[in-house]
Amino acid sequence: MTLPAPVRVKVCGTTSVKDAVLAAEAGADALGFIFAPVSRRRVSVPVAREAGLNVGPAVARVGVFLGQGLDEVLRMAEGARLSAVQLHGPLPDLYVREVARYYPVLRVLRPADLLAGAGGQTPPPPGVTPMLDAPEPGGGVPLDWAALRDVFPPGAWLAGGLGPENVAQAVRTLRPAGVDAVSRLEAGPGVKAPERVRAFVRAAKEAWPPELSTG
Ligand SMILES: O=C(O)c1ccccc1N[C@@H]1O[C@H](COP(=O)(O)O)[C@@H](O)[C@H]1O
Repeated sequence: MTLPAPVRVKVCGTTSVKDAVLAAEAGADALGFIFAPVSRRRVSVPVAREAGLNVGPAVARVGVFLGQGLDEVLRMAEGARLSAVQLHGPLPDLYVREVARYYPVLRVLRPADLLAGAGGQTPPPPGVTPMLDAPEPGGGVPLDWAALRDVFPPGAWLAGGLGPENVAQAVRTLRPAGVDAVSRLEAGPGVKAPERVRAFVRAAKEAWPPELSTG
């Protein structure tokens, strides 16, 4: 029997070397660095670069952007030595394709986009992976996974209110290629709660593959 690729786990909102190392040692596949000006977890380019350089070669470093110009995104991505870019908000297709010429892109969609038939039906452009998130990013509010089962795109990632308590159920319901969380892993804005980070990574990985997981 060929097993599907294991679910990838991204721990977002990293604002320090200490929290980057914590997530990497917990087994995270990717760290998220939020550069969106609106965020309470915003990190600077030099801190993100230093944090990313401290977690070894196998952990992806994803920059999170919202409402920022193309030049700014590419400049910050290069400065922080990112390995991928996560794009939130309404954006022209051309913008997304242009970023994808330089970095793998996680393109964030909202449930309404999928339920209205936008974004999920046609295959994404090369280098672009859909990620489903709540309408208010970083709000810690879970989605109605059961309602999305028929429209969740194969290979897509899932975010929105995930934490140690509910990630296994989300994985079993939607079978995402990756999961991502921030609010429910924090002791305060931008500061990780170590036990919750470890428990989140463990619960996500133990829930895979969904066919064999009973928890
Ligand atoms: O967290 C933020 O402050 C944020 C701001 C702007 C864009 C994205 C943001 N976070 C992203 O939100 C999701 C999930 O968050 P949560 O687990 O529901 O709190 C995740 O992709 C973050 O990268």
